[in-house]
Amino acid sequence: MKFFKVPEPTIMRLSLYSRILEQMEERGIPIISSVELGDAVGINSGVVRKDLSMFGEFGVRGVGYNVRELRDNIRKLLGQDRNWPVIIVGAGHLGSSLAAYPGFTQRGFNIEAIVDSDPALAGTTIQGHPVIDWAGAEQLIKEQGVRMAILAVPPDAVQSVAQRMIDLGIEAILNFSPIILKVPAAKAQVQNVDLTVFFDLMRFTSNLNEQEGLRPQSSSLRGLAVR
Ligand SMILES: NC(=O)c1ccc[n+]([C@@H]2O[C@H](COP(=O)([O-])OP(=O)(O)OC[C@H]3O[C@@H](n4cnc5c(N)ncnc54)[C@H](O)[C@@H]3O)[C@@H](O)[C@H]2O)c1
Repeated sequence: MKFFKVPEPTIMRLSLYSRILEQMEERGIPIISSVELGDAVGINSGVVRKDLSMFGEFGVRGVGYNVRELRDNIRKLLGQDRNWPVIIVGAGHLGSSLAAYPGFTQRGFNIEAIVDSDPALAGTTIQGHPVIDWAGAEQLIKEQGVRMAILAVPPDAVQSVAQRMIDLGIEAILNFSPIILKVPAAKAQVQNVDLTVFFDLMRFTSNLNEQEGLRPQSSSLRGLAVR
């Protein structure tokens, strides 16, 4: 299928386009050009056109893209037109904060529950989300058809937790622990999130600019634009 060949940076930019298009729609803007969309995201209009051309003939040359139509198409491509059940593992500092964030639900990711091995936590709720034990997790994953998990457990537990989740049928893992998980790609996809990497990136750039007497530059999207 064509979608298997879509590069990751393109998919990440589609997510950004969808947000911009939502904002445009809220402001009642019916048409947007690739230049305007590129400017809003901070990338070249050529990249926008190339990204969108991978999925069909959106837009009219010299006119632009119909905001609602493009937003609907991107929503379908990204699966944003339906809700995805998600389970969090680890009801500690990070897991609790993530569970409390309403933005996930707004974007169609429903936090069904938080799994924690601490018996003192199981049976409690965090912002209305139940904290459950592993037996409860097994049942919930099967009953709700959960395919995505967020791991917010200590580094020494994360590899075995990931394996346990995969054994229960989880296909996609968002890993917050500072460990690069070893998971067969055929079993599950893994995305690692480590904020210190971004701090290092900023520190490196500031360091370099200081040495070269340059002013700090900032563009969180530069990486996406050049990859
Ligand atoms: N990616 C980032 O930028 C970032 C930022 C902060 C923390 N972290 C990482 O997130 C993880 C969690 O950090 P925290 O501060 O919330 O830790 P924490 O100690 O507050 O919480 C960890 C929770 O995991 C639970 N747990 C441990 N083993 C478990 C298992 N086998 N099954 C189920 N639950 C289990 C514990 O009972 C605890 O409630 C750590 O790996 C930390 O390094 C990453």
